Amino acid sequence: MTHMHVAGAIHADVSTPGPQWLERPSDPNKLNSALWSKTTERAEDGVISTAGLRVTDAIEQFGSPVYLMDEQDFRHRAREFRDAFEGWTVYYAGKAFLTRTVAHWVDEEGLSLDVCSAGELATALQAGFDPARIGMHGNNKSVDELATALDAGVGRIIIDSLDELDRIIELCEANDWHARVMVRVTPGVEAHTHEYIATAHEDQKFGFSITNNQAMVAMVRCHYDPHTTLLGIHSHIGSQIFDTGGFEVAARRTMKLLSQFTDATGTQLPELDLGGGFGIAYTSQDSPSTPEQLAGDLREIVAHEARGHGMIEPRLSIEPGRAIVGPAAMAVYTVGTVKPVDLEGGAQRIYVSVDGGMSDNIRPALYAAEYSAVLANRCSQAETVLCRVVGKHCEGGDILVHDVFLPADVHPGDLLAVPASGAYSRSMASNYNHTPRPPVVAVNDGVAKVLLRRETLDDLMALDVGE
Ligand SMILES: Cc1ncc(COP(=O)(O)O)c(C=O)c1O
Ligand SMILES: N[C@@H](CCCC[NH3+])C(=O)O
Repeated sequence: MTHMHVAGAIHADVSTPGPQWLERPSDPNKLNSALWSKTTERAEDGVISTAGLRVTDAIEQFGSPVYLMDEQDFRHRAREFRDAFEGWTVYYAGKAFLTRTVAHWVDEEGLSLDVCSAGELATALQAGFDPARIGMHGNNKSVDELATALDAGVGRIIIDSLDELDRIIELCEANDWHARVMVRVTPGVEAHTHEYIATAHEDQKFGFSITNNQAMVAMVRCHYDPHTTLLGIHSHIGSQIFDTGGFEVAARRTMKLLSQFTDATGTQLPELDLGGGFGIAYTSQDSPSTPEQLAGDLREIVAHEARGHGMIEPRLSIEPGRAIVGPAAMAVYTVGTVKPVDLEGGAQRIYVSVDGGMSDNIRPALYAAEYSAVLANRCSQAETVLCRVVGKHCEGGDILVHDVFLPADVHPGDLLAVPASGAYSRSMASNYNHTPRPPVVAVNDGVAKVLLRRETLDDLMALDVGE
């Protein structure tokens, strides 16, 4: 393949073929609407904007890199879940991304909130989120975390071990508290996602196994203990899942467990939580279901199982995180270097280094997650070349986008935007290489509001209290 020689940066006349699914875009300036927030568009002068804020202005005002979050997009997706799952309770999974402002959006759109740490709980409580609509997760909640949750009166604690149950009972006894609990079970599903984010097979850390009877043991203890009210059971099969078959198996096994519990105790538990995990589009190869499709499928499965077991349908809940916040934000980076590297067979790979990387998005390094990127500050009529977008960290695996076609004239100073960066990017960000984490700026109708400010070197040095 040949392409233009440009500005001394790229001298490749052969680029690597890339993965099979990756198509050379017929027009690299056109945004694939499936990947971007609803108000993201490219102006005639080539600059991309979200909710009216141009990325060039955003970088000038807030620095680079920056996450830009489309508030209306977030709210719209939250409402879509709420409406599609009417009659169910939708818990927004705060681990995907949570700030006090986000907690307000969740509240205003009528969703409940799933938190899984003291930090997420504090954020929700400081935002004034109704504790009764908070569910507390975690496979190793500390005594302090449990005490804070119980004292605040959270609506439910999702129990993950008998040790945790012991701690809850002790705390309730000592403080005259009462705990509303669910038992997290492992339905033994092999979800089709990366091994690290699949959570329903037997050999992993979350939940009580159904097959070895641990789930039933925990449920019976919670049911009969005077300090706890057992609301039902919880199952989360994993994250970034497209195939509803996994949820179907989970629903079948959890409904069977509920029915067995009724046989054993004479009580039908009122609730079943099927967790989150609904996949989103990061690249053109992903085609997620809509909330309506998911709701339709899940309703049908649960109704079918209830009929089969002669049960009343339990109250249902879900916990989407990524599917609400993921598509709402893009990450914007500045290109620092462009470098062709020769590969075997005469091919070349173009390495485009940006001013962020694995510290603001660990997902490619951790899960081999695929992303895409576009030139964000201008249009280009140059031919496209296959590039790899890499970060600035001292790590060979510091890759943000493994394979993407970018215009061959991409050069230092250009801006690249990475869509679908709202979930698990900032929330999993680190200070690796003493890198301050970028800010998250919400945009609504042209008005920008900083949700999380940029960290500074002073923030980092403040932690270093030694000599
Ligand atoms: C218990 C639980 N609920 C909900 C979620 C949210 O998942 P997702 O963001 O994929 O919807 C997770 C994360 O995987 C989880 O562990
Ligand atoms: N952090 C994961 C999702 C799992 C998180 C919750 N169990 C990701 O980025 O895909």
